Amino acid sequence: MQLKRPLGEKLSDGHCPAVLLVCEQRYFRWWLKKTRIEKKPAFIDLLCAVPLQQIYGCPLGGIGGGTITRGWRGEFCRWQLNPGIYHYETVIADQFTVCLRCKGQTVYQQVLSVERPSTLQGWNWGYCGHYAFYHALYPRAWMVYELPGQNVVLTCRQISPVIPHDYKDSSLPVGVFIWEVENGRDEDVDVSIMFSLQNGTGTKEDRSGGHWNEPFTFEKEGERVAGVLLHHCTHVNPFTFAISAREKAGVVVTHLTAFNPAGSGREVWQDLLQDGQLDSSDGKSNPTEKGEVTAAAVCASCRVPAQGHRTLELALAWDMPCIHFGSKEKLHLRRYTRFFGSGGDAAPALSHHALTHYEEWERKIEAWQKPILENSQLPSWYKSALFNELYFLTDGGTIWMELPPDCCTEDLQGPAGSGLSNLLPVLQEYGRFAYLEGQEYRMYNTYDVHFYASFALIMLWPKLQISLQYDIAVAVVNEDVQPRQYLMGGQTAPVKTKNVVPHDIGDPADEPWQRVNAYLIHDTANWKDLNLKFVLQVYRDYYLTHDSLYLRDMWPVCQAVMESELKFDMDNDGLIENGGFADQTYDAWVVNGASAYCGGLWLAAVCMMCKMAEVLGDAEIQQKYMDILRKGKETFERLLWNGKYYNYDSSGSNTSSSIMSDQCAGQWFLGACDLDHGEFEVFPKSHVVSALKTIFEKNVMGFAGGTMGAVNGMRPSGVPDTSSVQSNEVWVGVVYALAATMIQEGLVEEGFRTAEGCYRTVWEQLGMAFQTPEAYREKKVYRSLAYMRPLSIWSMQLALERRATRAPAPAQPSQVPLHP
Ligand SMILES: C[C@H](CCC(=O)O)[C@H]1CC[C@H]2[C@@H]3CC[C@@H]4C[C@H](O[C@@H]5O[C@H](CO)[C@@H](O)[C@H](O)[C@H]5O)CC[C@]4(C)[C@H]3CC[C@]12C
Repeated sequence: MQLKRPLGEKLSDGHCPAVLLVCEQRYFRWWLKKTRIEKKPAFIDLLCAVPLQQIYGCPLGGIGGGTITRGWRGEFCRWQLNPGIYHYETVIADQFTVCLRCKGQTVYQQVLSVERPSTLQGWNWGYCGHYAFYHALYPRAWMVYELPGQNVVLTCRQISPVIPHDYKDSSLPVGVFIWEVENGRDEDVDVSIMFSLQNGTGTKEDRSGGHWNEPFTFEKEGERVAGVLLHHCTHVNPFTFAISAREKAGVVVTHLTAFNPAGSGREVWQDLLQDGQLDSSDGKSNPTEKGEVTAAAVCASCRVPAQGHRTLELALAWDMPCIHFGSKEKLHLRRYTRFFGSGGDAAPALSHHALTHYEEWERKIEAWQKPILENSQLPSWYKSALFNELYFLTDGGTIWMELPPDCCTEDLQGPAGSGLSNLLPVLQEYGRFAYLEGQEYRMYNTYDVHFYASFALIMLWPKLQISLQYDIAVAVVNEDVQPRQYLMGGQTAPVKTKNVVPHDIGDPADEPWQRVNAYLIHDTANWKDLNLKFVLQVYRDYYLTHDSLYLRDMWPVCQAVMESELKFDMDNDGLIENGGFADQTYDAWVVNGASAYCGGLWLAAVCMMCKMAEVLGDAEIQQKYMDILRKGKETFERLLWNGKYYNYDSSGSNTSSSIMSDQCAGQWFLGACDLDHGEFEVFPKSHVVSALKTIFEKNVMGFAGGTMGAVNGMRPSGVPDTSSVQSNEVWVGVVYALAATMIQEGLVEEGFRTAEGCYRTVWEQLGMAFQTPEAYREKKVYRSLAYMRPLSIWSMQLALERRATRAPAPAQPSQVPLHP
């Protein structure tokens, strides 16, 4: 699971060349107005794409409190403290430095960084990378430093509190660094680890003036931590960093309240060099002047006996309790404030909690990961992919907020109201959760994509998935009649139509939840997949959680969106038709008439409507959907089945017979809910297996020698479908979902082979660790770094667990009354 760093060929961001060709006047005009006249950031900025840097490692922080990503070389380099807003900058002062002393003399002092920066030149930089090793298994990482010529080995364990089914510590904005020191010498060594940090995140605000630092200690239940608080006093979203270490017998913690990270840093270096400790003066630093930056350091020291071993425990916490999104209309409180308060003074308590609870976190993480890591039948790449792809749940611009204390149901539901009886209790207890479609596609909870990623949430933090679904349900029943022009077709239509699922819950640079549908490429009221994906998730969630209150609340919403969807069955043959534009998640790939993707999702959703109606004892609705299902199944087979697989669509166009890798998406969800056999069989087993085998032969093995996953669309002749900019892309999250479907259908080897191509391409060949993109092409092109969809890998795990246990369905169709 060690990350390798072959930097490979230069890649280009997939959308740029194509986009500048076509778009793209409409997009360009919109972009100019948005960024130059309104002076606001574009929700997708095709003209200023984030440059690819193959540097990232495991991020720090729990869920929804902001994240700080460290690179695999140890640098602090990707920042998301303002919710959903990314800033990519390596802050050079943010370092760990080691000092070794023998018999009262410093024998070695080294910044543990391979950099040779132009600032802090009084420090000893340029650690030789050959002596360091990086491993990541999210939410943990390990860095091993064999100090050259010293016979001392340092291992830093970096741990963030990301713990399945934990809704308290998982929300904390902290990370710990546990330094194990092994002394291979025949004499005692005094070892110090200094942690230095700039007051800020490397933006121009670091120089805006008024920032200041102060030392602190915090003691509770006989445990004491000490360090420095760095108060970052910006007008919007001010915060406090705390760097700290745990004091215990034999460990001395010292600090330096302030130093200039833009200078030579000589005074810091000498201070440490002298005695392996920092000066530890009392008192606050002066607030910075405009243009000035400041930094601080904490140092933990201990004596390590000859051939002995000791541990030094350090932490980073950040406290930004109250946040404004870009519009600054409303003040929101982060989830962790319910445990640590919202006064902006929680950093010492957070540090203390982290340093006194990390062992418990490690135990819990270990207990969760161990059965998978120790399963010798699973390949190593899969173990790495499964856990490391989870980074996006925290580092997807994620926010986890409290509801305002005085919030009532009406505030949440908007003018439409919806009778969601459990809405308020769920949101009050578990808060509000959102994550971005991608770090470059700045929309919260993009729903057509979340459909894929949602497996991670429902399996690991089911209450967050339930909470997210309530938010979507509220958005369904509300509308926003404001007209606007859509970029793809140029037509004008309302922002949000009633009784349809929104594309997304809004842009964090605006006011999410308040204003949904930041996406203005298409009017998604006419998309065919969104409503169906809601129904499929509702039943899947119920099946996995047995939460019948949730099912009951969602039932009217499912009926409403299915009623909207029924309008797309224009010829009343039981099957919806696509509209001749890219009216689904493949938003640049036109579909016309009946289609394997949307038609398959439709039949699966109709099947789940029958099942939910049965569970809820709603005979009338059950009958209605059973009739539709009977007709629709026949139509689907007649219009799309070609003897080997389901055609892309029924339009009879040149590419109608393309083989779509995602043609079994409906079956994927049915299988995950055990609704794929007996009376519930929607797609004939033999057809599903034949389609999957064809995809494996053509889209996987017939593409890039079987080494890059499955291309979205393949012509039966064996060449990729180039009819759209997305048909010849590979979508990593779709590939993991396809692999899960294969596993569900017993094509286990094929499933692993398929998924392995994506993992190896992204994490090994392209060097895109911790920034898995939405898409890549066979050669040199990728699109949308750090994307939501690949979290679908958790559906592979669900499929595997099912196979292993062959458990009967957890939720039997016991009757759940419609009204309590
Ligand atoms: C505006 C252009 C058309 C103008 C015209 O017709 O006159 C568009 C033509 C191609 C578009 C780009 C296609 C790729 C990206 C798609 C992305 O949408 C999000 O991505 C997911 C698919 O990867 C989708 O599932 C999700 O729901 C979407 O939020 C938006 C950016 C694109 C680069 C897109 C931009 C507009 C076009 C250039």
